[in-house]
Order: sequence, then structure tokens, then C-alpha cells
Amino acid sequence: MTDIRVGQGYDVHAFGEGDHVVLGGVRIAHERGVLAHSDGDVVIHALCDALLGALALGDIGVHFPPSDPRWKDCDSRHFLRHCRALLAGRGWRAGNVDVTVVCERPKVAAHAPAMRANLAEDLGIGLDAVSVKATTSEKLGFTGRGEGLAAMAVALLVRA
Ligand SMILES: Nc1ccn([C@@H]2O[C@H](COP(=O)(O)O)[C@@H](O)[C@H]2O)c(=O)n1
Ligand SMILES: C[C@@]1(CO)OP(=O)(O)OP(=O)(O)OC[C@H]1O
Repeated sequence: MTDIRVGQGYDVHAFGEGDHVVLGGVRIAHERGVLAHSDGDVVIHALCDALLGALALGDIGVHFPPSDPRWKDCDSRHFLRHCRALLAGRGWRAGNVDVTVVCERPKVAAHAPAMRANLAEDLGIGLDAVSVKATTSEKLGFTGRGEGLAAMAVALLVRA
């Protein structure tokens, strides 16, 4: 029987009108918001895709279609907790997860502890198993031009 699984996820949202972004469930004041059906939390969306990918369960849009009005402005932590339940129902849990946010601004590092705490709570795992990092793209590409932000995630699953 396989004892571990691994998945990866990636998400992008363009900046739009607004005064904050939500990353890892943390509201961060910013001069732009993001264009999204939900709260546009790229950290959680990438993480959900990593968790779903580890069990070949499709992606976040399969489970939460952007055409469904129930997910309009939805707190993405709801999606993450749902993914945890899907895993648990199949006998798995997250072992550790690692997320990288890519944007010039907002600066993320000071918010990483609160983001990690949210993710750890929603996944039911220890803080030491949840990593959140950030990088600029050195002014290159769409993130470098400040057109949007991206996140990449990797999740290792272990038997519950
Ligand atoms: N949105 C961001 C981007 C980066 N950081 C922090 O700055 C450090 C340096 O970034 P480089 O892209 O120049 O390597 C990085 O290690 C992060 O700690 C950030 O907080 N928010
Ligand atoms: C999260 C969902 C929810 O309807 O919509 P968005 O907030 O637009 O985010 P996206 O990363 O495009 O993922 C698709 C959807 O599942």
C-alpha cells in the first residue's frame, strides 16, 4: 500500500479595484484588490490544488465551479477545509505543505506567521508542517509589472 502521495498547485489572480488582498486567510491592506469569483486567495487556491492533485481528485474549479453563485466572495478557507475532509474520507491527511507567493507587493513576510496559523488550523496539522514563503520576480513578467500575484504550493500526504 502506498504510504505517501505528493501534489503541486499553482494559482494566479490579476489585480483589480479594491483596498486589500487576502492571502492564506489573512486580509492585507493594499492599494489594489484582486479580480476573482471568491476572495481570490491565491495561497489557498494553490494549496487546494496541491492537495487535490495528490489524490488525482481534479482541481479547485471542479469542486467549486466559478459559475456557482454559492462561491461568490467566498472565504477560501472553506475550500481548504473541504479539501481536508475529502482527504480524510479517503484515509489521508496533509503531512507537510509548502507555499511560495510571487509578487512585488504587497510584502508578505510579516504576514506569514498568521497565514501559517490559519493553514495549520484548517488542515489540522502542526505549525512546523506549514511553510509560507514569498519572492519577487525581480520586476520581470506579469508579477514583476505588478499586474497580479501568483502562488505555488506542494503538499505531501500521509496516511491518517
Ligand atoms: N511579496 C514579497 C516578496 C518578497 N518578500 C521577502 O523579500 C525577500 C527578498 O525577495 P527577493 O525576490 O528579492 O528574493 C524574500 O525572501 C521575502 O522574504 C516578501 O516579504 N514579500
Ligand atoms: C475559487 C473559484 C471559486 O469559484 O473561483 P476564483 O475565486 O475565481 O478562483 P480560481 O483560482 O480561478 O479557482 C476557480 C474557482 O474554484
